[in-house]
Amino acid sequence: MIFAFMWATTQSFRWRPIRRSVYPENLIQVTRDCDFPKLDVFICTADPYKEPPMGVVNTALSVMAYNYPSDKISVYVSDDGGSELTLFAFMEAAKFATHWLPFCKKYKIEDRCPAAYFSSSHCSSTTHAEELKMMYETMKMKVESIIDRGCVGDEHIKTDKQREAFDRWADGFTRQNHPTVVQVLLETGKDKDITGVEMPNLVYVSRQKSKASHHHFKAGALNVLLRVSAAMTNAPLILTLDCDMYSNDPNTPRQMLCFMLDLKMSKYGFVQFPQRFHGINKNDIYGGENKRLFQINPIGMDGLAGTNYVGTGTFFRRRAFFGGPSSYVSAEKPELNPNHVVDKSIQSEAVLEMAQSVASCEYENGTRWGYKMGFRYGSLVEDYFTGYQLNCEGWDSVFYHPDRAAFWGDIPINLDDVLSQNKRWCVGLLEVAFSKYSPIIFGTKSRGILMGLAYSHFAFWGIWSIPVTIYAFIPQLTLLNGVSPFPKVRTLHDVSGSSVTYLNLGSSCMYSFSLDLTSKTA
Ligand SMILES: O=c1ccn([C@@H]2O[C@H](COP(=O)(O)OP(=O)(O)O[C@H]3O[C@H](CO)[C@@H](O)[C@H](O)[C@H]3O)[C@@H](O)[C@H]2O)c(=O)[nH]1
Ligand SMILES: [Mn+2]
Repeated sequence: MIFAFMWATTQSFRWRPIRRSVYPENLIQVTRDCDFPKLDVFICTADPYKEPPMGVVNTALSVMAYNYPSDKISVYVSDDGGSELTLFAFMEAAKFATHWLPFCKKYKIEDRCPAAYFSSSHCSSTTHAEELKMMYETMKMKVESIIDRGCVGDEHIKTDKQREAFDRWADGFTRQNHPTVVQVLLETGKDKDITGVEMPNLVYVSRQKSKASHHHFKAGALNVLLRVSAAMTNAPLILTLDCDMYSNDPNTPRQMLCFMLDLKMSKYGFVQFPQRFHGINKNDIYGGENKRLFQINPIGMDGLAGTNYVGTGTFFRRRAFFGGPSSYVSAEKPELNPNHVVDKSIQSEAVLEMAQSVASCEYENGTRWGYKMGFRYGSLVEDYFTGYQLNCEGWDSVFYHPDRAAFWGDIPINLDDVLSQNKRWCVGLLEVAFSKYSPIIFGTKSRGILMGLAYSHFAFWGIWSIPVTIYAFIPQLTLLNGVSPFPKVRTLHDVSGSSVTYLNLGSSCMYSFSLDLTSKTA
């Protein structure tokens, strides 16, 4: 039964797979660089010890240096770890960025993540590059020494603004219980790089936490960033990135614009780039690359009504978080709506006050955030659930897989982490499978049978464990007990009947399952 169900749902991915190409050099025929839409980038981090701040800083620097007008980019960092160490790392990064951005642009560097560039074979050995490398290493040592110490010492606090920021980490400030911290580290229009060009906005946000209210994990953090960014810049396009990923191609936003600026594609809510990973262990023994999940199945869904959202490397239209293309859901405050134009400085009192208030833990009570608006609550896999809901509301989506990886990320490489990640995914997916939004009924009704089946394939992914466990133990048990694992063949009718079907479906499904495990060589 399970094999038959999984086999049937897989067929939807094979129905109409498509591969897309883009020609960013033709964008000039539609718009000029100075008219590009603004882009808000959301980077999530949750623990300074598991996700080292230097890694988060590298993620941010790689997107701040995008080949895109700097004054159109705003980077918002959500720190659910509520750590002064992460804030300190970003204060240092803001200074380094004023050297790094012009360097990348001058020499047309492709690896705009400093850690990746300095350790690569294309790292230049000119004096300028050596200077930058030295600057980066000094920053890294400084940040790492602070992390070893566990706090920011007085000798590192140079200005009143910094003093005011770090004073918030007073007694009683813990990760689970603290007030909102919103710190503007760079402001477009005020801060310039060393060649006099505008810097992007860079804002550190640690939302209020209290043991008394539910924080809804990453979905909660992203909804806070949706509101804080609406109060500050309200860009029509949003990129969500995990801190364990960095940009590998400065031209990614231009590739995305080829879809988002196409008037025929106004119903497209998001553009998903594949999750690709480096540092996978030899032979990828845990199937961590997840090629079928992140690269093969999405091209099948793209040919139907759109791919699923995988949590990172995704460009959204802000409008997609406010109801379907033809059923607008308005926010409770007009300033948070996607059409609101921000005409004040991001450091003005009114804007900062608004940002503080929308990041408080009580703010969402009685509102539609997480249910009808923004990233959706109710599943541990907020990415799958959010993308699915947007698709059901009528948004289509695009999967674009360029030759040069748009982003590189990390994936668990030891058994413990792999098991806990897979368990979290399975539970989150089954939460959707057995909810009133179950893709088999709700999804099919909203987006047709093929999309319903595709989403069901993911939602019911956890039930694989049943045949996999049986296949793992039955042969040994039958061998030890001296019985055959297969039904006895008595007549020709039996052979052509159920047992062959069972074996065929079983082997076909086990074959596709093993594809995941051998995806590196497949
Ligand atoms: O309370 C939380 C928990 C997590 N995160 C961030 O969420 C991201 C993803 O978490 P991670 O522990 O790396 O989960 P993974 O299993 O590696 O992530 C995959 O699965 C998640 C859940 O489906 C998606 O959100 C991710 O984008 C996707 O890469 C990280 O940047 C975290 O910092 C928060 O901001 N707040
Ligand atoms: Mn991750």
